[in-house]
Order: sequence, then C-alpha cells, then structure tokens
Amino acid sequence: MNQQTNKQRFSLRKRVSSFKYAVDGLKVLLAEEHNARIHMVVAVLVVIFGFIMDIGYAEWGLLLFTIGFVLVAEIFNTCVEAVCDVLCPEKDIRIKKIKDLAALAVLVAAVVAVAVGCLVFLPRLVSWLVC
Ligand SMILES: Nc1ncnc2c1ncn2[C@@H]1O[C@H](COP(=O)(O)OP(=O)(O)OP(=O)(O)O)[C@@H](O)[C@H]1O
Repeated sequence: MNQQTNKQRFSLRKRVSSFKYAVDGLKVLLAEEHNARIHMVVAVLVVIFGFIMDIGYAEWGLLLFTIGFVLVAEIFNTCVEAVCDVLCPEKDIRIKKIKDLAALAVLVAAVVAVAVGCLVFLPRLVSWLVC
C-alpha cells in the first residue's frame, strides 16, 4: 500500500502562487467573457450607488453577497464551458444540456441580484423622488 500522504510543509511561496493563479483566472475571465465584464461594471455601479444612497450595514452585506454570488456563478459557467470545449469540441446534445444548465445558473443568480437591487434601492429612490 502506498504510504505517501498529501501532507506538505506549509509554504508561503506556494500560497502566494495560488493567489497569482487566481489573478491569472481573473485576467482570462475579463479578457474572454463579455458577460463577466458587464457583471463587473454593474457591480461597480451598484457599489457607487450604495455609497450615494448611504445604505446600511445589512444592505451592504446583502448587496456584496449577491454581487459575489453572480460573479461566482459566471466563473463556474466559464469553467463548465471550457471543460466541455476540451472534452467535446464537436456538437453534442449532452454538451448542449450541460452548457445550457450552466447558463441557467448565471441567469438565476442575475435575476436574484436584480430582485435584491430593487429591494435595497427602490424604497430609497421612491422616498427620494417623493420628498
Ligand atoms: N459542443 C456543443 N454542442 C451542442 N451545443 C453547444 C455546444 N457548444 C455550445 N452549444 C450551445 O451554444 C450555447 C452557447 O455556448 P458557448 O460555448 O458559445 O457559450 P457562450 O456563448 O460563451 O455562452 P455564455 O454567454 O453563457 O458565456 C450553449 O448554451 C449551447 O446551447
């Protein structure tokens, strides 16, 4: 039996490398995924809007969580597409099903984000317009 274990000494250099790989992933995402760029721009606008509207801590928590939720969904969608393209570059009904489901995950996240945005900002906008 192979007694080799996965225990490795803690290495700060390796931890920094992991961070660099994540930054490489961010570069790929921004360079290749137009939807991700749109999500990033919307996220920045929402944050600016949050400051302008002076929202509370709980609302900040909800908004930031939702922004992360959408971005993570987009990132995993991109991963799924990339894996599919490697495994099966030809047209295949099974690949269509997988990619469509991954795209649906992003859509669900985006719809939830719009709903959260409305819950946070609409009451403030309405009272701001009324006053
Ligand atoms: N190999 C394939 N076989 C069958 N259908 C495919 C295949 N590749 C893509 N499709 C179909 O085309 C759609 C778009 O796939 P594509 O890989 O081009 O993603 P995309 O345009 O980058 O999508 P997104 O906007 O979600 O990033 C898929 O949801 C699927 O319906």
